[in-house]
Amino acid sequence: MNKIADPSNTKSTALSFDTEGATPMMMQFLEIKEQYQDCLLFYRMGDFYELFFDDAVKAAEALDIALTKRGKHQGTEIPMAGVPVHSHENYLQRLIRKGFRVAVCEQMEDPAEAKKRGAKSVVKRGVVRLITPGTLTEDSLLDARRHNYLAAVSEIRGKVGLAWLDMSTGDFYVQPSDMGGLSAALARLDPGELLISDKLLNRSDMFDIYTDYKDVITPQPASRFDADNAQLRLKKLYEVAALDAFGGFEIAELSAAGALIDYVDLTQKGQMPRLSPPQRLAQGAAMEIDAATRRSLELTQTQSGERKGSLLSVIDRTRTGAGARQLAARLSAPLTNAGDINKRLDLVSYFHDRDGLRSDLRAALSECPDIERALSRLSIGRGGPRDLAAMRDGLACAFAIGNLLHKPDGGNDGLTTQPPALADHLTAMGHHGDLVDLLRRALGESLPLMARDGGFIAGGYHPALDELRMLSSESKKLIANLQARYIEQTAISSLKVKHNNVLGYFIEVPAKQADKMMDVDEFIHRQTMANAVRFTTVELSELESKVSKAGDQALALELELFDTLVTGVLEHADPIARCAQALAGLDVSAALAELARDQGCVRPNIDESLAFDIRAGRHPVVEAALRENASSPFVANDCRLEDEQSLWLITGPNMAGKSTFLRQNALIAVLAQIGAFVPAQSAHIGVIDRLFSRVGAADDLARGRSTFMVEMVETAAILNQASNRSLVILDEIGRGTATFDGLSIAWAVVENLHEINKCRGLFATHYHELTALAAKLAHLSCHTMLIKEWQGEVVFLHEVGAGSADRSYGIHVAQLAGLPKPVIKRAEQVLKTLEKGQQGGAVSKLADDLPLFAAAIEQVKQEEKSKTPALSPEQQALLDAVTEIDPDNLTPREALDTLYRLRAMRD
Ligand SMILES: Nc1ncnc2c1ncn2[C@@H]1O[C@H](COP(=O)(O)OP(=O)(O)OP(=O)(O)O)[C@@H](O)[C@H]1O
Repeated sequence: MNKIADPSNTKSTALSFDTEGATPMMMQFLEIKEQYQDCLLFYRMGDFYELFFDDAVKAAEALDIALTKRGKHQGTEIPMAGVPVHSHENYLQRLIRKGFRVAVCEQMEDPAEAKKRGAKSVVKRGVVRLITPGTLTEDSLLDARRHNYLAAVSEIRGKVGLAWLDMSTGDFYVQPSDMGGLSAALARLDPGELLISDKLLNRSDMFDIYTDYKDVITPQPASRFDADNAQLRLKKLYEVAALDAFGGFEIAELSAAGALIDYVDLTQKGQMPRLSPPQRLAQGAAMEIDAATRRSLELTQTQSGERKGSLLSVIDRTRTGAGARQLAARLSAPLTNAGDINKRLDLVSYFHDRDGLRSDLRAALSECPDIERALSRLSIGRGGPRDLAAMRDGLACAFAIGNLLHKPDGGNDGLTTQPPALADHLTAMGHHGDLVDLLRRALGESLPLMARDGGFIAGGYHPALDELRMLSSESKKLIANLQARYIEQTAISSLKVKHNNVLGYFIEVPAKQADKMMDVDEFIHRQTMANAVRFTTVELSELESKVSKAGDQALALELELFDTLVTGVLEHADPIARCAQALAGLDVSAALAELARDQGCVRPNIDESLAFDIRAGRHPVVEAALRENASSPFVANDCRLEDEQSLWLITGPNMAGKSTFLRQNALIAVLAQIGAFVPAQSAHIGVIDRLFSRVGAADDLARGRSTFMVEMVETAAILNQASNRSLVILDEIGRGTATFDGLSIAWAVVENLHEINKCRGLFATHYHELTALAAKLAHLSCHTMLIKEWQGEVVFLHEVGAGSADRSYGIHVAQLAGLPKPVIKRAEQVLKTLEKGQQGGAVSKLADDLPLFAAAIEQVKQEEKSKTPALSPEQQALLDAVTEIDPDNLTPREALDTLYRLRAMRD
């Protein structure tokens, strides 16, 4: 956990550093550092950001850069590390990834200004920005395909409010919540940084919720969550007299939103980025999926935290960063309103049925830069000419896409009107032709990253700039001409007019020839080097000053023009943001249509019923993996959770595909409710409000919980929260404890799901005894994974059939996995004894029987022996002859004869 001090709170307190004897510069450093103790202080010195003391040690280690020293403080050398300004973003990226926060301290005046105050004056410096994980805007610090949320949680009078924003795109949301739902909401957002008041953080009932986020929590003083202040801040930011226009927010939501704005203000030093007015996500608007379920379903990342191998990685066909971000956000929050889901599905269908249109659209989207992030950078004064170019190209793309989508299309679904979602997107894209024209005229060909590097305004855009540039280039030409004239004049053919940053323009001649010029008044000596001597002339100096004056003026004018262009863009910030959102929405819909075409997915039928009827469903990730490895094809399976069979009890051997089947149905539900086509032959789903999946578990060391405890905590959450609209997926509940305890718990859980929760559910188990429940529970039906036994081998068919399995074939799987043969043998014996019944007795008998494990080893040896190949008749005769010998009753002569006889038999 990190803490960012509020400079305004600490200014008056005494310095915690001992500053006695510090140089003026070190004094300044220590004073600034005092205010940002929890950040690494990037202290600007010319072309470098320097770090001192502990900051230097930490940064040198984290970045693997040299740790040097700079002067002494109170008799001890000061550790120092530095990074060049021009490449500091690379270093920042690595530091932020490693969990550091950075305060960027700039020189606030020209060093020449400082000198005017006295030779020993220190250049004024100030922190211009705090870089924290949740407040990034630079492309180099962000993942283009992921949102980076800064979130805040507040609790007022028992009500919980959650607010989150993405500074790099301007998205801003609030949501009412409660302690139960908070964990699921945070799991959905997966925030890059989470703000919580000190008070709330110390509450013991919050401990469990925050454990997963402890690395990203930034505690804040409770005063930042003051609801009255929050209202004032919001009103000021959006320049409104009342917040009603944004919808009715609860006080806890307002407080969380206010804390966010305050924090952005603090970290950006008053430079507020463009933030859309906060939108409210109503409670229940998104399918609730808790953290454990998200982990087990691997929606956006695998259990090991990687994108590859997740559902998102398999379904993502988007062409733009904004599209990828929107798809990930949709996948994290499937909808629960059938109307909204169908609206999205209509658009996917529309593109699905129009191959030509879809392919043209996707080709156009590929050209579309990330205008959302460019806009955000421009709004916070961190944009450059390339962000203006992104705006020009992105808006031009939007125009081309608008034309494409307005054209009559070749769809075969008989639709004469466009689906409403398409019409919405087209409206939101708006018309930005004038801005595009302006930017086309204004921007030149090659653009620097930073405006201060100049040279980005196109020729012909501004006459005064053209004039200054001409002046500068003409003077440069005149300077070039001077070289020829001076060569002629001095007869030194190797004379050159050169330029460097210290001397500016100068004349350089080899040292041997310099004497010729020393006596000529026109040439003024500047510098003597080992091999060369440098001169200047009045004419050269005059021309140089013209060049530099014109250059300075041109740059100043360019910067002015840049600001005007940025202002012009920001005047349209909201429509541009809407346009960017619409482009992202089109990208997602076309990408899902592409996926459906690729993978043979169908449009699900979504309504308000309690249906769950999947025909020939497939697991998208396992199917993709099987395809990639060119192994056997995926076997599709039906799943019908309705009426007399809303709860399925699934038994079957290990490795038969139970977990795959369970997960695939959960994933199909998620895909359907984000408005995607699903991998099945048909699917009818009545909207699911909450999805629970407990498939496998590991222990949770952070919370001090054993595997079984984790399993029980998660099961408790399901039984306490699942409604008749929920879908519950449970795999092998109770396996982490003694057999009878496990069986009893599993038994009672099935009864609870059936009688109390009344949800749709899939329950996989190896406790075959549970199948007896089917006779008692009206809506429970038994299903099993089919296998074939063939020549003593088990063949997994991966097919789900009616009925129940009589055994688990666990030992068979253990054998496949390579357990030592004696262990397999012994396990078979144990299994036989247990299967004879009276298990309690059998188990205690086993304990007395332990030496028998040695017998199992002997038995395996014997079997190995008996497997030795049969002897040939000759070998057998030889063996028999040897066996017949009775050495004690042989005379030496007979013994020798026997030896000769045996030898002869061998020949
Ligand atoms: N429908 C299917 N079609 C083809 N292959 C499948 C199918 N389902 C599962 N498999 C393959 O079988 C493997 C094992 O599946 P899974 O983990 O679902 O088995 P399980 O019954 O849950 O096993 P256990 O009880 O040991 O946990 C998968 O990794 C996959 O390769």
